[in-house]
Amino acid sequence: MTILDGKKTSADIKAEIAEKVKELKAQGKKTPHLAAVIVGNDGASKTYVGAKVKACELVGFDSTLIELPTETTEAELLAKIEELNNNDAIDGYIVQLPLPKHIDEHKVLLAVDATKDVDGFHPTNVGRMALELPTFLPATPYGVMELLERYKVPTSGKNVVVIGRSHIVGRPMSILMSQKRAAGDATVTVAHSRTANLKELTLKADIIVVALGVAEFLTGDMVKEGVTIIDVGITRLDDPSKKNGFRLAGDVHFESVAPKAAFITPVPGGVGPMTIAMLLKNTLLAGENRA
Ligand SMILES: Nc1nc(=O)c2c([nH]1)NC[C@@H]1CN(c3ccc(C(=O)N[C@@H](CCC(=O)O)C(=O)O)cc3)C=[N+]21
Repeated sequence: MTILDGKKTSADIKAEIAEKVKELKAQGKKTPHLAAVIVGNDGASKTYVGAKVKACELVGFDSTLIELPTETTEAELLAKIEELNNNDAIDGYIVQLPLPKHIDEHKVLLAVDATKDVDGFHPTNVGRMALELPTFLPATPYGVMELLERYKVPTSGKNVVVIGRSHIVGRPMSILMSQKRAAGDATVTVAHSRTANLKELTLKADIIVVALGVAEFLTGDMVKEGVTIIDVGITRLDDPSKKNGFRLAGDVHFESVAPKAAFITPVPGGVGPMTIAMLLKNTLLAGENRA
């Protein structure tokens, strides 16, 4: 059993990016600049955005964190987005999701300039991804592809089951893995809450990507020997024995699944850190495209 070490792989990628930034600086060129907008004060969201800003500092990017109160109106957020679109210093930016319920997420994502959309969530970029045109790939699926590629996990002709059909993980994951590309060429099934007999599917799967947000959902009895497991879930479970009061759980019941797996991502230290590394990669690309 091989652990797909996202923490180490993301550190490798960040070192590669830091090297590129050094070259840019030596040539007197502009440093990539990422901005992140967060509305409200959800604890987990704040942790993730904080980690993104810290990663920028590590690789030598400029970064701007824009924190807006929960009561921010949709119009106010759209005005801030317009400002970022027009700000020449900003190469790319993200609007952290989820947004408060009174704000229309689709409207916000549509307002983001597609050339600065380093999350890859704008419909234009989703379309470009589906058509295999150059674009910003959404960071989490991109990170999974990169992890599979760097560990040389065989995907060509393999049966993949993606559990979850979200716009930011499950759906793009299924598109990318079915494409003719590195870590692609797979035969992909998308499973979801209406799927009949999920276990029948997962027992036949060579690779399972679990992205539904239910802690420890996938158990050992649902997988075959030699399976590859990608755990995208990350849930905070109350744990009074921990100093912060919670522990992180993935969508995979690691103890029962890992002994049967050929490759498996841990939580934490798997897909999460890869997401951040790929966001940086997209920001580097955004800077190159603008220069
Ligand atoms: N516009 C937008 N873009 C996103 O990319 C986005 C988002 N909204 N909303 C929330 C999700 C979630 N997400 C994570 C990023 C890093 C970790 C990460 O680094 N996790 C660490 C643990 C971090 C911890 O201690 O909680 C790990 O898995 O090892 C997790 C989750 C990005 N997201």
